[in-house]
Formats: sequence, structure tokens, C-alpha cells
Amino acid sequence: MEERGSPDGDPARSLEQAPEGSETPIQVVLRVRPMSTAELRRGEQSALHCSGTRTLQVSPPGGGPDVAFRFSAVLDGARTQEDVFRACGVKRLGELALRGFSCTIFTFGQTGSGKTYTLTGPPPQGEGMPVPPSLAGIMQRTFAWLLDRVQHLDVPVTLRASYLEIYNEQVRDLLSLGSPRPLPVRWNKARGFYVEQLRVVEFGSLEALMELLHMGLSRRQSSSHTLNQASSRSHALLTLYVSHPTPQQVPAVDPGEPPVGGKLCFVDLAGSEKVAVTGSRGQLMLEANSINRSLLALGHCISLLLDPQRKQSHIPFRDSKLTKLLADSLGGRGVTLMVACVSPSAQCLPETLSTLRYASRAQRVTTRPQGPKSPGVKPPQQVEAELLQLQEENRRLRLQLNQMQTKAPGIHGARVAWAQRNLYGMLQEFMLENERLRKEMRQLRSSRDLAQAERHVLAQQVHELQRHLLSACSLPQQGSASMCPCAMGPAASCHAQPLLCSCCHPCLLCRVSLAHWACPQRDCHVPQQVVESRVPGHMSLSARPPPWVPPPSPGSSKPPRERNHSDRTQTGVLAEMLTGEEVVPSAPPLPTGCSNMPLTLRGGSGIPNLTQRLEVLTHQVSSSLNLSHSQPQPSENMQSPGQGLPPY
Ligand SMILES: Nc1ncnc2c1ncn2[C@@H]1O[C@H](COP(=O)(O)OP(=O)(O)OP(=O)(O)O)[C@@H](O)[C@H]1O
Repeated sequence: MEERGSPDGDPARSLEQAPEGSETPIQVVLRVRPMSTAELRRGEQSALHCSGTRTLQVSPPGGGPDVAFRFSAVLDGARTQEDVFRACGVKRLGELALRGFSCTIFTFGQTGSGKTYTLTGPPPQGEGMPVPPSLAGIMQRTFAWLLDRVQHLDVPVTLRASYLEIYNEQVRDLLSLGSPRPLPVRWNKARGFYVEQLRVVEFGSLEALMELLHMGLSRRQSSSHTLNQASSRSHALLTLYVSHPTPQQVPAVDPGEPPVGGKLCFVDLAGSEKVAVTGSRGQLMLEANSINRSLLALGHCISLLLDPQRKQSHIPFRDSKLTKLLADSLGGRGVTLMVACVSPSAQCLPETLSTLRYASRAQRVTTRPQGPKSPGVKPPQQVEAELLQLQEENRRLRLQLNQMQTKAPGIHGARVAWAQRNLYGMLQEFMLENERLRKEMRQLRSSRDLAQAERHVLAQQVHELQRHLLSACSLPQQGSASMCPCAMGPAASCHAQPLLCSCCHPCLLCRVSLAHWACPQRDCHVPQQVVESRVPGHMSLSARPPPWVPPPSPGSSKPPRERNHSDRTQTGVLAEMLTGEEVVPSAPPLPTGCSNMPLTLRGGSGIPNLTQRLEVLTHQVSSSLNLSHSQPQPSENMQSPGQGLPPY
């Protein structure tokens, strides 16, 4: 006979004997339920035989060698609920939880194999018909034992409970105040996987805890199918948190977080099922698929946990909510008991063999149980030693700090000096320059306004004088030769001719060439007004030669002042404002007095030119008026052109 498994008695005993943190195998108890009424009615035969208290023999229906499976405990259908409770060593697990360990009891098996019955007893037969105490499951018995045990403890114990189900891969709070809603499963280093916002309820009596249990059971998803009239369609996890609220205990990190301490978790897994056998359709089939998937993920994790090398690397606990929440129980620091449930019927043998293999693998998985991290009361010698160690560390750190401070001033002072020299100095320079630029800007604006006003007045005066001059020149001269409109002399007979010599510049006022007296063809000159009216494409005003620039005063021995940068900047800005032309601000000083080079209007020279022209025009007007009144001979009154108008 082939024998599998390596159980070793009481599931919690190995932990009692082994030191904390050592490799501890998952304990597996096998329970074979009695043949159900339906199975007996169908005349099905039993294929399982218990051999002793720890071995199960499987006899294939078609003959062949028996296969034996060995577990921590094997319980046949004749065993009572109390027998199961004792055989599982749940009291020892409860003691470990009180000491701060994290303990898990989970049932596993085919649908209808008796998992829920084992944990919570048979379902109530109706309203107001409580389950007889003799049929109470592991959970009720553990609750009763725990509450009794706590009352006899010397230290106060706080008990809390949470209850959730994983239904179609969603975590739902079975103790929620409102209707259950999906809750997220999170992970952090300190807690591992946990359900966020899960309600944790404190209880102080067995009745209160039973109420919580019934509340959860009534909310849990269940349906009827071929193999089970009240089949659980979800995995259910009820957790009891045990803590000792002593002054030494580290307070909980979050208000909603269970206090640091031990816990005892009861997991009622939904049963694996073959939908072809159970006849599940629609929603039932969806539920069955979800259940089977999560059980497959659990089996996969268990298989990988058997490989020591894989165990060190990666176990896919994240593949399902179930494996996430069982991660610590299977591969972490918990103490775990698995109760595998099977049907004795030969018709269920394939599923039963699957469960047995599953359970055999599971009992080879080991965990490293760890107790609470919160420190207990330390002996005085240890406290004294730690105190001395801390004092020494404190002295050493102070010394290091002093050394750093003695070195620091040089570095610190140099940095401050650098900052003062550079940053603060730069800041001051910028502020001064800004102030200077603001002042210069104010001056420029005021100069610009003055220049614009002056220019406007002068332009008006020029216009007025021009009008006077033209009207004076057009007066009829009886008995004498008619005067040239430029008032330089009598009008030449050529005024009637249309051509104007190209070397001559026109008079600004009468448009007659101002150099006609020097021109060999001056007899052919005509007033510019006549030319403008006769010649298309004549020169526009803007295209005419620029105004005159006054020469330096001959009597002045003072050399022209060298313009500095500010002057040039000011001049440039003014010129741009006045002419609209771009002027290079860094232009060299103007070549004043140079009459034979073409002049262009440059900045501030516009205003003196205009003033000069005004003076000349005023003189011309008065001369013209005098001439027209006294009718002098042209030869007598001919003035030197150089004395009349300034050259261009
Ligand atoms: N040891 C037992 N003694 C008497 N009746 C039992 C025993 N185990 C299970 N039963 C009965 O068998 C039926 C199925 O049991 P149970 O609901 O616990 O199975 P299950 O494994 O939880 O199924 P599912 O996975 O579908 O929820 C129930 O009617 C239950 O009362």
C-alpha cells in the first residue's frame, strides 16, 4: 500500500517544541463526512477507509492497489464535532494567538464535502431554531473556549472581530453597517496584505461574538445546486484579534488598524466543483469559475512553496484575493491548520483524490512563525545595559557635533563673505544703475517733450513766413524788372523756361535754385513752383536736401565739446523720436561746419537747423517787403548769396 504525507500528531505541538522562527509545516487534518441521504439513496459505495487515527486508505472502485494518505489526523464520518475540535488542536492555536501569534484554520475540499459544517455546524433549520450545541462547529467551540480562557487570564485582553467574504473576486465586508461593498486589498511592509476599511468590531461576550457570526453567515452568498442545497458561493474569513492593552504595548498605527497582537483566522473556502456534475448554469457557473480559479491559484502557490528555491524568490500570491489574504498563513510567519474535507462516496472519488493530493502537498509547506514584535517587560539588567549603550552613543554624537562646529566657522565665514562680496555687491550695483537709468529716462522724456513743442512752434512760424514770402514775391512790379521770388535779385528772363540746371538746389521757399547766380545757365532758370507744376516726378519734400547745420562760431575759440556716451544716447533717442529714423546711439560727434559733405538730419541738430532757417526766412521776408516798397535797382540790391541764405 502506498502511503503519502508525514503528519506528526497534534498540529500545534510541533510549534510548542520548536523554537520560534524555525521552519514549521502546515498541519493538515482530514475529515471524511458520513454518506449523505442522497448518496445512500443513489446506492453509492464508500471508497475511503480510515486506518488508525492518521491514515486514510483509498480503494479505487474498479479494483487496483489501495492508496493511503497520512495526515496529522484522520477523522471518519462517525466522529463528532467535538472530536474534530479536539483533534485539530484548536485550543493550542488559541493559546498561540493569545501569545501574539497569527494562526489560521482553513477548510478545503469539494463542494458538499462538509467544510461549512465542520467550521460552523449545519445551517439553521428555520427561524428561531438554533443549531444544537452538539452540532456547533469549530468556530463556535473556539469562541466559547476563548471567552472562557480570557476571563481567567491575569492581564486584560481586548477581543475584536472582522468578517469578510471573497465573492467573484471581490472582497465584501460581512459586518459592514450598510450593505456590503467591495473593499480594496492593500499591501505594506509592516502588515503584508490587508483589506482596507474593513470593519473591526470589538466584542466582550460570547453572545456578542455569536451575533457577529450569525450576521456574517446570513449575509454570505450561498445557492443550491445538485450536490449541496446550501452551497457557499464565496470564501469567508472570520478573524479574531487578540491584544493586551498594557502600557508597554505599542499603540496601533491607524485608528482603524487592529491593535498589535495575535489573531486567529477561520477560513471557510468555497468548494471546488465540476460544473458538469453540479449542473451550474448562468450566475452559478460564473461563481463556480471564480471559485475554481482562486482555488487553482491557491494550489499553485502551495506547489511553489514546496520548492525551497522558488520560495526564496517569487510566489504569485497576487494572482487572486484569496492567495493575497492567505499569503502570510501559507508562506509567512503564521501558524496554519488545514482541515481537508471529503465525501466518502466512490462517485466523488476523482474530486476526493484531488483534495487529498492538494492536502498532501500543503502539509509539506512550512512557515516561520513569529510572535509579536511589541516588546514585553524587559529585565532590569537588560534595561540598564541599553541605557548605558544609549548614553555612550549620545556622548559620541555630541563629540562629533562639537568637532563639526569647530570646523564649521571658517567655512561658514568664507561663504558669507563670498556672498556679501558677490551677491550683495551685485545687488547694490544693480540698484544704483537702475536708479541712474530711471533718472536718465526722466530727462530724456522731458527733453523730448520740449523738443516736440519747440518743433511744432517753429514749424508753424516757418509755414507762416513762407506764406508771407510767397505773397510778397508775387506782387506786380511796375516800371521795373520783376524780382526773383527768392529775393536774391531780379527775376531772370529764363523764368519762363521750363528747365532747371541740375547742379542747383532749389530754394526752400520759392523752389528757385539758390545757386542760380553762380550757374552759367542761370538765365534759363525758372521758379521751382513752375517746375513742380510742369515736370512730373519732381522731388518730394522729404527727398529734398536736409536742413542747414550752423557752422561753428568763428569768434569762438572753444573747441566743440566731445560728446560722451550719455550725450550720444540722449541724442539718439531724441533723433528717433523726432525723425522716426533709427539712429546709431554710439555715433561719433557730428562733423559740424563741414559744408561740402552731404548732411543728414542727426538727432538734436534738427532744432538748431529749424531755428536758423527761421532767422534766415525772417530776414528774407523783411528784405522782400522792403524791396517791394522801395523798388530798388536790381544791381544795387543784389546781395551776396553767401550772406543771404546759408549753404546746404
Ligand atoms: N460530518 C457531517 N455530519 C453530518 N452532516 C454533514 C457532515 N458534513 C456535512 N454534512 C452535511 O452535508 C451537507 C453539505 O455540507 P457543507 O455545506 O458543509 O458542505 P461544503 O463543503 O461547505 O459545501 P460548499 O462548498 O458547497 O459550501 C450539509 O447538509 C451538511 O449538513
